[in-house]
Amino acid sequence: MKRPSQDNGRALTDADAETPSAHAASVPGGPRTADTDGSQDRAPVVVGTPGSFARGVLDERHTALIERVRRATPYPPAHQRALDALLDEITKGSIEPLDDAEPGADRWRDEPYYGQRWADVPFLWAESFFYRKLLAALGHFTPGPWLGIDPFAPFKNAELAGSKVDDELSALDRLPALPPHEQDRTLLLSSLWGNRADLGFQLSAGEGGLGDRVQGLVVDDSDALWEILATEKPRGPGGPGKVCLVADNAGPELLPDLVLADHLLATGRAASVALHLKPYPYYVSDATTADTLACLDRLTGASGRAAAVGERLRDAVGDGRLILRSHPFSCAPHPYDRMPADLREDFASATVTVMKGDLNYRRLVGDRHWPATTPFAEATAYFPGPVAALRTLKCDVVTGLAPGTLAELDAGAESWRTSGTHALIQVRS
Ligand SMILES: O=P(O)(O)OC[C@@]1(O)O[C@H](CO)[C@@H](O)[C@@H]1O
Repeated sequence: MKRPSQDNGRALTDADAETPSAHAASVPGGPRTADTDGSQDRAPVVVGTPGSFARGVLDERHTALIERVRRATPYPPAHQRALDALLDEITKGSIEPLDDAEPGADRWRDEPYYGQRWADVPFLWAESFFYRKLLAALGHFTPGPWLGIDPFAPFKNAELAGSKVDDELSALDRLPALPPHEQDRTLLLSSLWGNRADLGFQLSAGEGGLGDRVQGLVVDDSDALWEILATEKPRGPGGPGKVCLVADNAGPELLPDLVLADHLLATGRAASVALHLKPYPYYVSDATTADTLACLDRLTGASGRAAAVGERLRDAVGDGRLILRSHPFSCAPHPYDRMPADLREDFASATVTVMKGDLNYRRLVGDRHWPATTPFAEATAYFPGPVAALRTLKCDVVTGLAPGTLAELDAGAESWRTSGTHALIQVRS
């Protein structure tokens, strides 16, 4: 079922999704904390260098995505022409601003990259603006019949409806048979590997049962994460606090994220979970409120324990323990070190902020070519409050590897950074 992009029940307009605060604190060319110490030399910002992963995304994935979107939904001629124009722009042209008539175009007016080649500007910015232009081409923010229609809904709906999801959800029935610490580990790893677009609930007792999912971990700070969340640890006056969970993809990744959120609430690790979603469709699979509601429907429509979890999550939304957020900065073309004050405050007041997925990792560490052994704490020193990253590696950017681990990875398959075969759980307390 397609739900228009919505936030609290009303269709989002671009004005909602790109309030000045979303960009005011992220004015390009503005003060970059990370650059003032000369880190540009030590950790250059990722751009579309020939032969790089980023260049492959810009030249191949984006062009292929336009054709996938075109085939998935019967768009009218005007939208088809707009897609043709976007395809020309990203393959032959330079970066053009949004049309003046596009809702919210004024908030992109002062960006500094127009007239440049897509491959020459920060990769994070180029990708982000590509998705914004794709939505513009399809009238996502334009009042009319296509307002709020998610161009990626066909892909997301198909993933969620699949019988593989039924099999994975039924595996939840075996969770109570595991000892508590194994339940913790299984659900954390399921959320982690869900970023590789499989739910990972296939449970089995004991460490060895998780097979390559454990072997693929290049950093595992999970003990530190559970320590931050420990219920027996003396807490502040109010006991357990708020956990911010910054979601990534819908469907097969969001389901285990929601099950983990339920687990944190049910085991007293969190009094509330603030689930950060995207205010509009982004990066194909990124989760919106509509996708979250579809996942809750999928859970409650399943059998056994999955249905019970779904009902508990619905209740948690209703009584304010599961808080859905869709901050405009979640779709901003900048790293988190430019987040606006209200978002900074939300993270600062959390027991821990859990960042899911590759894109959030890139934004967290500034989308830079850090030396891979750079401490995660150094690359995230600006971040307010404790932060954890649960991410499968899908691009060149990585920090916090032990020298021995890096040597071993570099001695193996060249694609370890981008193939999704490896993952990390990193914590900065
Ligand atoms: O955040 P996710 O979903 O884990 O991964 C998103 C991502 O890997 O896909 C893009 C390439 O298609 C990358 O630029 C981006 O980081």
